[in-house]
Amino acid sequence: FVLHLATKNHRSHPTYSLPPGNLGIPVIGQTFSLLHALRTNTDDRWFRARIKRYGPVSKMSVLGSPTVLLAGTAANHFIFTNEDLILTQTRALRSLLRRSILTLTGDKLKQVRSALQGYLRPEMVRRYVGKMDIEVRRQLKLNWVGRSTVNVLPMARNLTLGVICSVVFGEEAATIVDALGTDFQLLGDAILSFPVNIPFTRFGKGMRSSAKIREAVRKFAKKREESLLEERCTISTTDFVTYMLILRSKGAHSITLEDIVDNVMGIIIGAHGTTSALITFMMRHLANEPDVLAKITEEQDEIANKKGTDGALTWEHVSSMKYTWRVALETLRTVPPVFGSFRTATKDIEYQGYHIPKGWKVFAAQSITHMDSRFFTEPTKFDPSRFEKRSSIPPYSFLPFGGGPRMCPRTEFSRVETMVAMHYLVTQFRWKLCFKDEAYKKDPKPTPVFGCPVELELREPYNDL
Ligand code: HEM
Repeated sequence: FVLHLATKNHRSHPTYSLPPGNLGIPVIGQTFSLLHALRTNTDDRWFRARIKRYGPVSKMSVLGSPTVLLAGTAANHFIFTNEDLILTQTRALRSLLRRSILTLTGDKLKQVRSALQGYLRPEMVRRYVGKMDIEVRRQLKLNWVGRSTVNVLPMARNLTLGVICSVVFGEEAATIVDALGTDFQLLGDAILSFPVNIPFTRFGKGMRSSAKIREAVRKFAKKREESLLEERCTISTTDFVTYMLILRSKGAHSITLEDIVDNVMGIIIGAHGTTSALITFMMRHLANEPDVLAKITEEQDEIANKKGTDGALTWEHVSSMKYTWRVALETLRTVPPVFGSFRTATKDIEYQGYHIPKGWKVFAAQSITHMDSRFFTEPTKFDPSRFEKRSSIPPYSFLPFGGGPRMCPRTEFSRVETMVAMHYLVTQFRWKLCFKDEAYKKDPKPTPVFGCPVELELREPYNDL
């Protein structure tokens, strides 16, 4: 019956054939096999084996949906620019984040994206450098200084949650982060789970945390709305919630208070899991690559000397961190925080002579090209110099932030945040991995199995943070 449903559209289009491959056992299909590959970090091998067997276009069934796997630069271009393929999140994410930027489509999506683009536009991000500097130093003093071992991933998550919340909630951020830090983590963990709401399952815990976070954000948003009505907030109030409420009062969008709450959650989830994975894996690479660490230290020490111990980092300092950003890009190439994404065909589509029926999912395995020797010579080698000449990287072969109209709207924010964090980590500390070859899984973000513990030392001479 499931196969009948899955192929019925195809029958009315006899000119094209469905892609090769198989849909496996009804409903289950290749779900467990793919999840297992992700959780053992063997997904690259898993995808390559399929591509070798069926070619770059093949059909499978994942999370209950018939799905076409597309791989390669042409496929990336096709997926990210095709208006008939709409971004689709897992059922779990749709239940956890409801009507947020990650799940909206059409006019509502346009309104939220344009508000977010305005709120985090480059000149605003420049203004946030000082805020980020304060939050990064606060976090390092609180969780790093004075410890001989640190688990990098959870600490990087605290740090990036602190940074995004300081921007989204303004001065009330610290209270919210302290109260809800664990809940944001449980919510993030539930994104790739089976959406059956049973207590103590990943999804069940994620739903409970989602409700708790939503309640706290709703309270915050209502307070801001009341202040605005009483004219106690001005246009200069910089938290995201107030910004959205002010835009609405000016008629710039028609997003309800409840939608603002869901979007705040969506932005925080979009922001903190990705950037914390980048910071964690940069630290891991630096521990294994002494030459890269020496070069990055030279760059950052020079900036520290210019800045002096009391001053905060400025936009000009961040802009001069050229080598550090190349190390970040090479980290994003080798360990992309987002390995792929789902789209849904809103009508029958043809690609390279194959038929993709309306309603089917398309899986964009966009990061497969990152490890393809046709685009990156010696792809397993960690070599930041590849990014010295960005023009030498073929189009659609390097897509850590996605592409097209749904591309990550805040790459600049994550660049500045990562540069500020790396400045203080590199100038203040030295670290050694407790497990040199610690395995990691994709859950769905890359996650070292022990959280990347390191032995930490303060550098000499130590500058107070
Ligand atoms: C290293 C850091 C980051 C990486 C690698 C990353 C990567 C991505 C990718 C791959 C997408 C999806 C594109 C698609 O499937 O078409 C995305 C979407 C998104 N990202 Fe990021 N991101 C990062 C940081 C951030 C930050 C700091 C923010 C917010 C301040 C953010 C907010 C979002 C939002 C809201 C979306 C959804 C956009 C939409 O659906 O229209 N991301 N990101």
